[in-house]
Amino acid sequence: MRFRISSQLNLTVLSRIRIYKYDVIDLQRRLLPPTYLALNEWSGFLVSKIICGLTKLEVADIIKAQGGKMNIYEIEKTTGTKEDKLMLCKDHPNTFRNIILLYEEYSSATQYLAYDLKLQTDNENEQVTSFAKAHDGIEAFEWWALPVNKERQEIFNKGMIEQDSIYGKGLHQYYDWSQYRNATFVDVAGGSGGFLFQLLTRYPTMKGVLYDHPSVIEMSEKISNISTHDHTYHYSYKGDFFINPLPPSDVYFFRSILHNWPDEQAIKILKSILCYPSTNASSSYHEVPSNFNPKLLIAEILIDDLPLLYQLDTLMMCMYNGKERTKSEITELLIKSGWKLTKVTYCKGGFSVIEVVPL
Ligand SMILES: C[S@@+](CC[C@H](N)C(=O)[O-])C[C@H]1O[C@@H](n2cnc3c(N)ncnc32)[C@H](O)[C@@H]1O
Repeated sequence: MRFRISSQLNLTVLSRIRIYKYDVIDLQRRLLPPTYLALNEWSGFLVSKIICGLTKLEVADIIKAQGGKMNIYEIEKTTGTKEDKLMLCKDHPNTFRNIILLYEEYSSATQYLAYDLKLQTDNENEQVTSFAKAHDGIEAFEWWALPVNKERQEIFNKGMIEQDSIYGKGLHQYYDWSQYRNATFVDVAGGSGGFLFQLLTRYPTMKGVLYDHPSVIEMSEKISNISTHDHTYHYSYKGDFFINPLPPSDVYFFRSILHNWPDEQAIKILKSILCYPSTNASSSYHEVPSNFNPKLLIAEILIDDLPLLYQLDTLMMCMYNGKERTKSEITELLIKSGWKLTKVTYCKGGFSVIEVVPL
């Protein structure tokens, strides 16, 4: 049965529905035999493989080209597949086919899951991730930056833009971005600028800065269909936040960044903002001047809101030694980095916007 839920439904009702949804899942878990549940969860990797395979075969596009009217036997004949249909067309405004295609990187990283689980408990100083173990010792972001992996990096960058399709447009709708309409706004590790571009289109007086690795910035014009020299962008900034100081700004924005890093590195990144860059653009950090009072906005999915986030948590562990965090874990990280949490806004769909100021 399908229910039509009004987009006007208030947030209290929505949070109740979320709670009941997890109760139903919990009930299912209690009623079904444990062997069935274990087998069902275990075979989850097959579902990902099938979905990824169908996306590669462009099954959704084939169905669409036929006017969306193909029965299962026609699909089977045209594509040579025997699986069910899938609505994942390349040109769909809410497509997330690139995230699905990332299955290759994600599944190769989980190859060393057992090693990684041990790493978390036995040897916390060991930095090599499960992903690096599967890729000749090269960490994920470095691996994507290799010229030979340009195609894979494009898939990753497009996939990050597709986060809006997965989590809905809640982040855009349920947070008041207009308060920054006249501010300088650095999207730290903003990928190909998909989020920033939409923000600047809504608020053209905002001075947007896109900061990311050089190879990602170079790809951004192609992927986001925009020019970084457009009036919408103030400028783009190529760098590594562990080495190159972030440009001075009123607001720093991090979306889906902290979960890519273990606590130690996450603290380094957060601390780096409070070190003002030198005027001659050298790579050395300077003490923050007393009048520097930036605001930090962190968009993450909190485990408090989505208790079933364990798949993503496991994935972050295997890919980057990262993790999904609760609100109190993020609060603790912030205090250790010289910041103080002031407000959290839950945006329907998944993301929360955490507002932070210097301690
Ligand atoms: C999970 S993606 C998030 C992208 C974007 N914030 C978004 O939500 O669409 C992580 C981003 O961090 C960038 N990144 C990773 N390590 C970095 C570093 N050392 N310095 C700057 N950017 C980095 C990657 O290139 C990538 O674009």
